[in-house]
Amino acid sequence: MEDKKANIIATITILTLLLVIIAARVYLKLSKTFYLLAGVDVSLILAVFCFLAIRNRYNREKKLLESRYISEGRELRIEYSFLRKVAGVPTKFKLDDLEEATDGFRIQIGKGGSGSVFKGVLKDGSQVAVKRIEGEEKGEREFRSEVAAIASVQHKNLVRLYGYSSVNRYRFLVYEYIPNSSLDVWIFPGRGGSRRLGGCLTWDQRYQVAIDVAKALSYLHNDCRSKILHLDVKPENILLDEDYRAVVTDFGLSKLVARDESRVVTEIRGTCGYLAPEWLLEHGISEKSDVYSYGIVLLEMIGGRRSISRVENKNKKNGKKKKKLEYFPRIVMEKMRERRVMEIVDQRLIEAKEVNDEGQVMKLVYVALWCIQEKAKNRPDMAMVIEMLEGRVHVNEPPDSKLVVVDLLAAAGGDDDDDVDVTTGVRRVVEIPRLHIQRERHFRFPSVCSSLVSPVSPR
Ligand SMILES: Nc1ncnc2c1ncn2[C@@H]1O[C@H](COP(=O)(O)OP(=O)(O)OP(=O)(O)O)[C@@H](O)[C@H]1O
Repeated sequence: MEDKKANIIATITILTLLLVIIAARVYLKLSKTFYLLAGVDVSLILAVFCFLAIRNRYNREKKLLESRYISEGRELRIEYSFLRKVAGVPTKFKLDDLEEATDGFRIQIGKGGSGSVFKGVLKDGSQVAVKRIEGEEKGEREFRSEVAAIASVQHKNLVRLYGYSSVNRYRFLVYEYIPNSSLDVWIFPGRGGSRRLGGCLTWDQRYQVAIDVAKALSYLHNDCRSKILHLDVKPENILLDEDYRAVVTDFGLSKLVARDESRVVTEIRGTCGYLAPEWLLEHGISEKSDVYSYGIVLLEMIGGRRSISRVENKNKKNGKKKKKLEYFPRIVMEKMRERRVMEIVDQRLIEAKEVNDEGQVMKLVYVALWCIQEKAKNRPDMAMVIEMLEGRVHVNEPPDSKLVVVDLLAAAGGDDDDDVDVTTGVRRVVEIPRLHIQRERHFRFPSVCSSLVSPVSPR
């Protein structure tokens, strides 16, 4: 606009000058010198005029290019954020966005070892669970491993990480919201607590959850660019969606391992009751350590009880009550030896007459016992577990097994009753100073037909 004005002014000025010169020539009869000076003036004015014209043209083209870049940049940005969403690449959120989404961190939906989890809604309407990681050094480590592990994974049975935020000492992880809480409130009686959530999963739902979790772990172990060891498989870290299908979460303790690395040595991490014996007995851990924890979770789903629990015993002689630890896998083995498999099953399911297929119960128990074999190499991998659960291969009876009880309750804080979470009987540990290992006597199934250590045989 300003350029146009300048052009008009320049044109008017030149015309006026010309008119003035001609008028002067006619009326004042001026000399040749005057014409010479006037000519120079006009040339100068013409030069200015040309300069203005060229500058105008240059500005116009510059503006055109700029606006093209802006619109192309906007398109690129839209495309980029679309691709991020499609590819599941996590977004970096601002703290303000998260405060707004969670209404100032108002609705707490969970609390774990590394922080609290809040419900929220993003601007685009998607429901999210925002985990606020608390604690300095440990929190940072868990934050990094969680983002690194989960950012690259895409599986319907693994929780999706929408984004994260790291501002000063505040660290947040933003997940898709999974509405039916975690598996523990659906298999252990009285776990819903003040949240009044949970109930009793049916047998079929439990069996489906077993398959879902096996698929999630098999994907982590076999189908990602690096092998991902979860290292904290337990009911609290298995969420249930609106159809009670399992979604594995909490990668805070996970470890990325190169494909060609069969074992890794790392500090003890995990949760009491779910730790595989090789954490202490062998050199390093592997994906088979997840298989072990998975086996324990299977037994807990079958029995509707924790693998380690405290029971009160009355002394027959003096009538005094005494608390003692009960190890459910040992009870399961004894029941299997006596061929009383249905006595292992959650009594609520038996009372509701929900379990009719004893063969299926037997299969699930066998798979669980294969998974908790003392020696990691004797356990099946997760891909094989899926084959067994989906009935594509026959499951052999597990062989003789030394049952290694890693007495982590004692290790984590002594035998002091006050020091243990009596509702769960378990405690999360990341670093354990000393460990008590107790080897159970050999357990022998009634009809071990083969010395071959293999969980399956061709159908
Ligand atoms: N995406 C989610 N959707 C709904 N609820 C969730 C979600 N993530 C976590 N929760 C709830 O919060 C609880 C704690 O979450 P999480 O286990 O991830 O925390 P944590 O601090 O890492 O715990 P842990 O002690 O197992 O490490 C879960 O048991 C669950 O009830």
